[in-house]
Amino acid sequence: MKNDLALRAARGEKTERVPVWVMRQAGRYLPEFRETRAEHDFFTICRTPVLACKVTLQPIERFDLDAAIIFSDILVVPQAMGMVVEMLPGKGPHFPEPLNTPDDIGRLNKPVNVSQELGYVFDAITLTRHRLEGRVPLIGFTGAPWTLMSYMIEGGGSTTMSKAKSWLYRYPAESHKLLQLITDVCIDYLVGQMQAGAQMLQVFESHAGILGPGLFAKFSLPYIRQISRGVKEKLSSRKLDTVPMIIFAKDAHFGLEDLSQSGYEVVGLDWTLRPQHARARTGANVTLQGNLDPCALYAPEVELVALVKAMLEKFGTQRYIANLGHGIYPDMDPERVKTLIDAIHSHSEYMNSAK
Ligand SMILES: O=C(O)CCc1c2[nH]c(c1CC(=O)O)Cc1[nH]c(c(CC(=O)O)c1CCC(=O)O)Cc1[nH]c(c(CC(=O)O)c1CCC(=O)O)Cc1[nH]c(c(CCC(=O)O)c1CC(=O)O)C2
Repeated sequence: MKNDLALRAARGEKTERVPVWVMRQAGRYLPEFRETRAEHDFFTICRTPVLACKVTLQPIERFDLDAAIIFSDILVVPQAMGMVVEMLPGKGPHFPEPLNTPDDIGRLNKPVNVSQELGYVFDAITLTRHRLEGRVPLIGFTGAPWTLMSYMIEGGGSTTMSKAKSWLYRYPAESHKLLQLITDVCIDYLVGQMQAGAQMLQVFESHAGILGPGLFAKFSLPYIRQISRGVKEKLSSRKLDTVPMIIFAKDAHFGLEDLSQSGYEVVGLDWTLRPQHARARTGANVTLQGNLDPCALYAPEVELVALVKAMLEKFGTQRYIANLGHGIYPDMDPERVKTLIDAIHSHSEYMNSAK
């Protein structure tokens, strides 16, 4: 491994500079991705290991990033469970037949043969590990159960998630049943990704905030915990070393203490949290990841550098992986991403040398 900074930061080991990667670092803001995307539809890229590998490596070739993340999407899990998901240009994900009532749970594949349904992701990971040749670690990922359940019921994006949330109030037992089915798939999926070569795993609970503290405690956190425990148990029963895991529960400021004790080495933060408060609330035994407002990439270059320095001063240089507080947007300038990465590296080296 030529650059294991991100893994060392995740494990709480000393780092001479702060590692950085960017959520959605492979994607539409890069002209080379748009070229590939003009020739192939989104899920074809995900399902074709040479294409997924190619776009995963695009940002690594362009920037001095400290990790790669396999090109895929959280919605491949509902597909594996038997649901049809389309990616509509300009509109995003669309499920032509969402789950309308708990009876529809019967339509889902049970049990899911994860290596058969998602083997293409494992193949893409193995190929990408080879092509990376140890330059940087490769991150695998999954959506968390509540976020996936909300897409399966809403059938696409939603600002209120009122259909999915109505299940939690009207059909709590059936909601737990669905969340458990998704959790079982997520565990096998993450174990498979790790066996295929993923060196770190991120769980995206992107729709945590809309739940509020009460529903989060009942319908999100228990499954997030089950996933970290389940993955680690399966790996140790197969005599495999575990890899660091990252939990990113967006807008779940109310759950920060619980998340820091949920069995993940790293807690990802969105930009609405103050770094010093997050440190104080999570303690010394977890690594924090984040949390620059993605829209800071629209700022003039000098302003962006100032924001990066302020962020580093607040997080400190240890037990820290720099990232945006959510994914990069398609209209952002790749040059600003270079500025971001270089500023993180140079300012954190300066901070370490000044000690
Ligand atoms: O609009 C949204 O962000 C949510 C809907 C959406 C999803 N996939 C999608 C779209 C349409 C779109 O991006 O336009 C569809 C999607 N997924 C992705 C892309 C590529 C890109 O952003 O240009 C795209 C655009 C598809 C296209 O080319 O038309 C790839 C993707 N999804 C994801 C990731 C993992 C990551 O963020 O790093 C990654 C990138 C991996 C990499 O860099 O190699 C994960 C993902 N997908 C998704 C979500 C839920 C987000 C939410 O609901 O808040 C999440 C998790 C999250 O970002 O919090 C769902």
